[in-house]
Amino acid sequence: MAVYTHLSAEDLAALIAQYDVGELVSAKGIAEGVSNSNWILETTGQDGNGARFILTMYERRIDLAELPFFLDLLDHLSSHGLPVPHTIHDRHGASWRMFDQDKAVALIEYLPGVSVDRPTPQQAHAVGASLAQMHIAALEFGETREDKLNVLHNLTALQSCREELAHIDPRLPEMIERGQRICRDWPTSLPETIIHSDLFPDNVLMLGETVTGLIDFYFASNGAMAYDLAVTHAAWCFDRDGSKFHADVGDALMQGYQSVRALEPRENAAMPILAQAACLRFVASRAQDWIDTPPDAHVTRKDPMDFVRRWDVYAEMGDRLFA
Ligand SMILES: Nc1ncnc2c1ncn2[C@@H]1O[C@H](COP(=O)(O)OP(=O)(O)OP(=O)(O)O)[C@@H](O)[C@H]1O
Ligand SMILES: N[C@@H](CCO)C(=O)O
Repeated sequence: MAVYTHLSAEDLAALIAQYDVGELVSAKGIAEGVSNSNWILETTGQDGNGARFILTMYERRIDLAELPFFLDLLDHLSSHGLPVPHTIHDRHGASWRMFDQDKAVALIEYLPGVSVDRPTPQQAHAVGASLAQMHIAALEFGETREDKLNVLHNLTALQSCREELAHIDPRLPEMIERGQRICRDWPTSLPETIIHSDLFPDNVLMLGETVTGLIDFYFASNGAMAYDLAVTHAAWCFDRDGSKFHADVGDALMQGYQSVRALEPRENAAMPILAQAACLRFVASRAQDWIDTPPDAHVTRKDPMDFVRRWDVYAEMGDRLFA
């Protein structure tokens, strides 16, 4: 579920009246996503021909002081031709506003498309190309944000739940030692930009083989471009539970990326370790969420073992996968 706050028809109409988008026609809560509340809104539109928007209410995990960074990034990437939703500014020119004094909301362009469950090589190629285009466009973004989920943070997060890990799965505690090796071998001075850091299939909208939307930039930060590619590789090129690697999808993703931006030799060489660091990132956050979320909560817990299986593949075959 992903509507945590009830908004009445009157609340929504009053909110929409702050924007120059016509009058509210309908509002539907969106079930996908776990961090924020999202609604699809339909209005009469500025010209009376109807328009559609996403209304996001920021519920947790987002520090309000960082909201301008995320929303400015959407506008920057959109203005550079990327399929990224731009923000709709209110009548005072603001890209976000407070609702009921304690929740921030933003109105965002609605983009068409659906998230794919089992990507084809052609779709992975398109996503790789879009990621590289995003990296290049983000080089000119004037704002910065530190990567709070860096490799050391992720290792420390995993270590902090050391006692509970074996209760989730007997293999999980071994990942601490693996994580220590990743930290030790972490490559420094790779080319950086603003990276998405979470470009999973559910954060990409597609129509056929065309990318129509890159969404959910709320983990974006400064970081190594090749690390973002490694996260995307881990997210796109396996079955959901990590049990099967799809080499054709992986090759297509890498080719798609490099059709726009060639990796430097030092980035190529770093891919196996970066892919393992991506696995550490999601093993750690999923293990923490698993422990923090009661089994009877109305949220499906994501299994950290899905990324232990991926990690096994990268640890054993990394050099060959990215050759
Ligand atoms: N600009 C958009 N255009 C069309 N649909 C969108 C847009 N933004 C979000 N959505 C829809 O809303 C859903 C939830 O959005 P999003 O992933 O940003 O939510 P979230 O709660 O922040 O997610 P997460 O749990 O991944 O952090 C998406 O899966 C997509 O279906
Ligand atoms: N995409 C992440 C959730 C956001 O950190 C996961 O699947 O674990």
